[in-house]
Amino acid sequence: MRLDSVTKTYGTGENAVTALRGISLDVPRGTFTAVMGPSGSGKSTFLHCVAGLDQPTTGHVHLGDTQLSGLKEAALTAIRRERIGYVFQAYNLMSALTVRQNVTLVARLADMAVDETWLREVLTRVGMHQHVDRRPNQLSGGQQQRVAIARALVTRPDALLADEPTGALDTRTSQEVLKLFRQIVDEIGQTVLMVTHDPVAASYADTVLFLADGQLAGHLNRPSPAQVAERMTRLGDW
Ligand SMILES: Nc1ncnc2c1ncn2[C@@H]1O[C@H](COP(=O)(O)OP(=O)(O)OP(=O)(O)O)[C@@H](O)[C@H]1O
Repeated sequence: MRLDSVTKTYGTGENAVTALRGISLDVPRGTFTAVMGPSGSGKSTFLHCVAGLDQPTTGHVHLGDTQLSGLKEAALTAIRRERIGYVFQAYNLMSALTVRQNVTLVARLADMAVDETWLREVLTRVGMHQHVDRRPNQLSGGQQQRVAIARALVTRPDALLADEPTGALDTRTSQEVLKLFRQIVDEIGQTVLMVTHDPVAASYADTVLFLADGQLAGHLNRPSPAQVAERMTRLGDW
């Protein structure tokens, strides 16, 4: 995944708000990257541009060999379904569907045949293979997030994007989910990009990127939570 001089301005004239100011970045395949920054620093805008949910005002986002900027909405929708997995803070599972149906729906929407062996492997990897017939309201928050991770993985996406994936979980469950992200990076080479406010969560990543006022304000490689917290303090008001 690559960003070349990405800027994003919302609105025009007096009402214009510039959320990203020239972000250039390479996210190597098979790595785990955390994105941190104070409130309003541009994290969500960054994630939306990478996900093809929003287009940069100038600059380009590349997913593998595909340049997202300039693509028509239908092509972007196909990329979002087939090549990007998204994990949300609130899990966003369909309450009327079982675990199995939640996971396979995404593949069906992407017009992909559901390979039973891969489906079983994905559900086993996230530890939910024994709960395939349950519905979300029969699962804990941590279990629901595991299903959401399986759903994001089932299409074998180029990138798994996670927006505050541990924001709704207690400390112990958060750590289990973060270990799971670490495992899918280390064991199946999945590229993961995660926005978080939590220094402990960020410490599971290979690289922690810091955004401030829409610009990259440095990075840390395999930092401890204390090193992340110290950098956060230097960057200002969180
Ligand atoms: N749709 C929009 N229209 C106008 N301004 C927007 C829009 N979305 C975001 N912004 C502005 O862009 C800037 C960056 O917002 P963004 O949501 O990307 O930051 P963030 O780091 O994700 O913040 P938070 O941690 O509070 O979620 C902010 O000034 C915000 O007010």
